Amino acid sequence: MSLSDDSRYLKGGPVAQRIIAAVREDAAIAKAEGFPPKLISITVGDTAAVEVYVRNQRAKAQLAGIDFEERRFPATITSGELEAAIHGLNADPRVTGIIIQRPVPAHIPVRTLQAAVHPLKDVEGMHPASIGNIVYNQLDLAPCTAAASVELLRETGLDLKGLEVVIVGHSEIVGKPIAFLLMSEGATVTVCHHMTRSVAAHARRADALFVAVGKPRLIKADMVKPGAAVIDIGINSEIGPDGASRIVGDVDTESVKDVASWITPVPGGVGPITVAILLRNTMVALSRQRALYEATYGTADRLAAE
Ligand SMILES: NC(=O)C1=CN([C@@H]2O[C@H](COP(=O)(O)OP(=O)(O)OC[C@H]3O[C@@H](n4cnc5c(N)ncnc54)[C@H](OP(=O)(O)O)[C@@H]3O)[C@@H](O)[C@H]2O)C=CC1
Ligand SMILES: Nc1nc(=O)c2c([nH]1)NC[C@@H]1CN(c3ccc(C(=O)N[C@@H](CCC(=O)O)C(=O)O)cc3)C=[N+]21
Repeated sequence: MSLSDDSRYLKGGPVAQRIIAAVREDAAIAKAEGFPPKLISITVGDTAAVEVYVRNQRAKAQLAGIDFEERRFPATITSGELEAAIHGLNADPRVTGIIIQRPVPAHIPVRTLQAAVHPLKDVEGMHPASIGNIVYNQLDLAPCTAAASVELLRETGLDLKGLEVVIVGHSEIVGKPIAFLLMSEGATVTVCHHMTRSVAAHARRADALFVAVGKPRLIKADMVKPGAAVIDIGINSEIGPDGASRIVGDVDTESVKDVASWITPVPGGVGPITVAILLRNTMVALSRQRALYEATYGTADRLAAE
């Protein structure tokens, strides 16, 4: 059976298209009202998964009518220089949102960079002040991949209340926020990482298994409960049998698809929704900035000033 007509595959494309269509409408209105949305991506050094992400950000931002600009910095840059660049973007009223692509080189503390982004421009919800919101169940601007992964799980129609969920990987940008989002939906959540004694033993109990590690084929068929939903978040670049470079996830999809009831393909699963949610978050950030602007200056004053 081909991928396109196999209902076991949870495809991200249609969900992403719906989100982008709504963003496009919002962006057109905001632009007409004098608030054009603009997203800035900051990349430090070279990482294959980042290249893929930024390429798709640019393409989908264009489709949605959001200005997109990439700022690339060499891996040798200092943390201070990057913070200065971020402060410049914070102060620029034309910039709506700033995303710092991860990973950054080891000598740069990523948390310092994330804390340097003004919370109103923090389109990934990764500022220490923003990430706390998901602990309080305030979910309108959640980290994009975590939100995308949960969105795909919803597509299964499974009842999230009481669902046994296992997450493999506990990074602050993916694994941990997924755990918080699903706890707030009533799921029972187990989080595994490199010190977990038996990832397989936990994974086999899961009704829904989320994997975000960055290791191709880490999850094999014997680690998956029959009938489970498997959400593969990994984006790994490898050379395929034909010698060409290709993207694969963290799950051995070929074998796992015969055990699981649902599985996300890579590419074509979580990735496209992540991009769409980043654009949606940019519009959320814009509306917060507008609300502040209008509370400060008043709508009439702004129109009169034009
Ligand atoms: N599809 C999408 O939209 C996105 C995809 N990604 C992809 O997801 C993957 C993970 O990304 P990210 O979370 O940023 O990566 P990190 O490297 O920050 O985190 C990886 C996590 O995996 C854990 N881990 C490492 N080895 C094992 C193991 N053998 N068993 C169990 N857990 C392990 C680590 O635990 P510990 O810290 O304890 O070592 C860590 O928590 C990458 O492939 C990335 O490209 C990322 C973001 C978005
Ligand atoms: N601060 C930060 N936030 C991130 O969310 C983040 C990051 N840094 N660093 C890199 C990883 C990786 N990542 C991807 C998201 C979407 C696709 C994507 O669009 N994938 C498509 C297209 C694949 C293709 O074009 O070949 C797909 O899976 O179908 C890929 C990779 C986000 N990440």
